[in-house]
Order: sequence, then C-alpha cells, then structure tokens
Amino acid sequence: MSSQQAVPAPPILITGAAQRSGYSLAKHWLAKGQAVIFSYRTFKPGVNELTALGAVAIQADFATDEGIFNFINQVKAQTPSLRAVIHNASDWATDEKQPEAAAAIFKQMFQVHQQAPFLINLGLESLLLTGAEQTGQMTDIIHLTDDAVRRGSSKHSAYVASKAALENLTLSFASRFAPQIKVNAIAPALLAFNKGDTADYQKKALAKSLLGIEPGFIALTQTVEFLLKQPYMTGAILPLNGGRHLQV
Ligand SMILES: NC(=O)C1=CN([C@@H]2O[C@H](COP(=O)(O)OP(=O)(O)OC[C@H]3O[C@@H](n4cnc5c(N)ncnc54)[C@H](OP(=O)(O)O)[C@@H]3O)[C@@H](O)[C@H]2O)C=CC1
Ligand SMILES: Nc1nc2c(c(=O)[nH]1)N=C([C@H](O)[C@@H](O)CO)CN2
Repeated sequence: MSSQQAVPAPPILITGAAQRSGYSLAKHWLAKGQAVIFSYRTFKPGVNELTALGAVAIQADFATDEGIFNFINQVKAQTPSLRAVIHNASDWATDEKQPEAAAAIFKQMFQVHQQAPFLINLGLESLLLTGAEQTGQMTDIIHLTDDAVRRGSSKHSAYVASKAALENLTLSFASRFAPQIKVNAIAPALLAFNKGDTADYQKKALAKSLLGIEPGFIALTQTVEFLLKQPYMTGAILPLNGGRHLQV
C-alpha cells in the first residue's frame, strides 16, 4: 500500500453473529459502512448474508482453548487493528440433574461465557490499542451478560453463574485496559423470543418486566451504538431489562 493510500478504518469484531442479536448487530454496522469481522459456530444462512454485505466470516467453536486461540490467530491474520470487540456468542443451556452431565454443562458455560472473552480480550488487546492509535479515539470491548445475574436462576444456574463471572471480568478489564480501551457490559432481559416459545411462555415472560414488551434486537443495537459513542463510560453494566428489577 503506498503511503498516500488511506489506512482502512479498524473493523468491529462480533462473536456468534450467524443469527439473532449478533446478526442484527453486524447488519447494522455494515449498513453504516463499518467493516465487520464475525465468528460463527454452525453455518446458517446469516453467514452468507453477512459476507455478501462485505463482512469477514471466521468459523470458530469456543468449546476448547485450542478453538479460542485458533480464532484469535485468524482475527490477527485478517486485520492489524480493531475498533471494538463484542462478546455476543453464548449458549443458553438449562441445568442437568445427572451429576456428570451437570458438571459438563457447568464447564461448557464457563468456557464460552468466561474463558473465551478472557482469552480473546488478552489476545486481541494489541489490535484494540492499534485501533485507538490509528483513529485517535478510545476503542471498546462489550460483554453481553444477562439481567438474571441479579437474582440467579433455578433452571439456568450454570449459565447465569458464568454470566455473573463475565460481569466481574468487565470490572477487571476496565481497570486493566484504561484509558485507551473502554470495557462495558450490557445485561439484557428478554430481547426476542426463540422459535418454539409457546404463547403461555411469552405471556409470562412479558409480564416479568414493568414495560412488558419484546423489544427486539434493535434495543441491543441502540445500546451498543451508545456505548461506542460514549467517551466517559467504562466498567459499567447497563440493565437493558424493561424495568424487570422493579417488577414485583
Ligand atoms: N435473546 C435474549 O432475549 C437474551 C440474550 N442475552 C444475551 O445476549 C447475547 C445474544 O443473545 P442471542 O442472540 O439470543 O444469542 P444466541 O442464543 O442466538 O447465541 C448466539 C450464537 O452464539 C453461538 N455459540 C454458542 N456456543 C458457542 C461456542 N461454544 N462457540 C462459538 N459460538 C457459540 C451460537 O452458535 P450456534 O448457532 O452454532 O449455536 C449462536 O449462533 C447472548 O450473549 C445472550 O446470552 C441475554 C438475555 C436475553
Ligand atoms: N444465548 C442466549 N441467552 C439467552 C437467551 C437466548 O435466546 N440465547 N434468551 C434469554 C431469555 O430471553 C430470557 O432473558 C428471558 O426468558 C436469556 N439468555
């Protein structure tokens, strides 16, 4: 590249973007002309839709440390810098009763919701620092946690415990990476129902928040956009929950 050619703006990295929130986030940023790199575990139509819009897709399964380190190396091979890393990949597993199965689920939850963000943040810190240097702006890490951390869960205890650990990791990395990199978390309650959620489940879920709506993934996209623009917020955990913490 000649010295006259502009250096491309650093991409945003989104994990688990083949569907739902990650896919919506990627489409939002691509529509604004922002470069996007995303991971997917299982191929879905969304992968082709995003690559057709110019995104770079990396297949990655964070179930093993090897899978995480391989992903980090693939991101480094794609770009010298990053604008943001959004840790969206997640497995909403229900608890198992049988001890060996329960142990496996607990490990699986901490692997994807704690080990993966931890190692990816450490492995890609240099790219976020380069992004900050290149743009003269702070860069961002955003952890997707869960409103259920406030109260625990009788059915998803391992999942919620791992999300609680991710919330705590937000505080540590905010201190560790300041002032060039901001680190925040978004703790959603219901964003969008899954296929197969019954009418009865949906009615009960909507009744759990004061605002009583299914906001859709746009609510998350708006919150991410706010955090990326906000120069004076780090170590924050934003409750995107319709006032669920006040609902009796
Ligand atoms: N949707 C909601 O209402 C709420 C969402 N959240 C949080 O917001 C985020 C987005 O939610 P949502 O869009 O529903 O997420 P999804 O349940 O759609 O999960 C996102 C992606 O994560 C991928 N993933 C799961 N396990 C792994 C793994 N081991 N390695 C790599 N990728 C993996 C999945 O891949 P695959 O397709 O292969 O399974 C999936 O496509 C999540 O972190 C979630 O916990 C919190 C509260 C409410
Ligand atoms: N990875 C995921 N995590 C969560 C999901 C989901 O679909 N994928 N969904 C929820 C629920 O919407 C819950 O917040 C309300 O019942 C929680 N986490």
